[in-house]
Amino acid sequence: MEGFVVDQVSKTYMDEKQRPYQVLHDVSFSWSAGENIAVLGESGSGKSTLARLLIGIEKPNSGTITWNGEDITRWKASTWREKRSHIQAVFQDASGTLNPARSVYHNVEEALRNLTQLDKRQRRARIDELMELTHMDSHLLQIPVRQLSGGEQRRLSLLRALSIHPQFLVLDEVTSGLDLLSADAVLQVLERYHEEFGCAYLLITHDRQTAYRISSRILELNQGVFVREAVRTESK
Ligand SMILES: Nc1ncnc2c1ncn2[C@@H]1O[C@H](COP(=O)(O)OP(=O)(O)OP(=O)(O)O)[C@@H](O)[C@H]1O
Repeated sequence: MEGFVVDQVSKTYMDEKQRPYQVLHDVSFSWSAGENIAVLGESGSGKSTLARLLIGIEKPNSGTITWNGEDITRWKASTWREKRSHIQAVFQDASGTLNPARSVYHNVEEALRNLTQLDKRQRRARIDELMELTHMDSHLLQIPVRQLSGGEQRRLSLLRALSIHPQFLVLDEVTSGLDLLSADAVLQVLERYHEEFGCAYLLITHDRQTAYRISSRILELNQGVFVREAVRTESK
């Protein structure tokens, strides 16, 4: 199958007293190319942990995760670097993925230089288009990332991930904390990129409305266990 298959995955952390604390319990699901799915759940239900497992930042204690049939838990850092043009993620806290001292333009262009074949002019055009689509003012391009607001940084890291045209994009609470207009602009860009480039999203959210707007399948996580799967049947 083209895409992810998560099979019986469990994840345990140690708490501050070094006692094991199981966050995910035998989680199984698939996520195919071109498919948008959402993971809904209360705070602390294990959503971000799941996101980190999917992009290889962490490894499960048991179970398997495959992508196009390959066991991703065995990929080395160099393999992950190669796959970054296909698999991207945007986290709620964007600060870890952006270089705060460099300009907005530099941050996005660097990703395009490393992960695409675009020439300088094409990179500029792609960045300009995404700035407009995500309602980011073009004067922001020249300022250092550390001067952006939290919401702007979040939109910037989304813009950077989308600019690569990844096949799979994990989105961890990308609209939370944004005002309604900005959140709507972000969702519109996601819809457009899905239609135009077939990007598949795994949207992590606690907001049911956002989940239903973007995704055809909704998986509900409760204390680390998938409790329900809903399929959206109505047309958009
Ligand atoms: N590295 C870690 N070490 C120890 N405990 C952790 C670690 N990461 C997460 N946890 C704990 O695992 C649980 C699940 O966290 P996770 O961030 O996956 O939940 P979430 O559903 O994404 O929550 P939120 O919606 O609040 O972001 C929480 O109780 C959290 O404190």
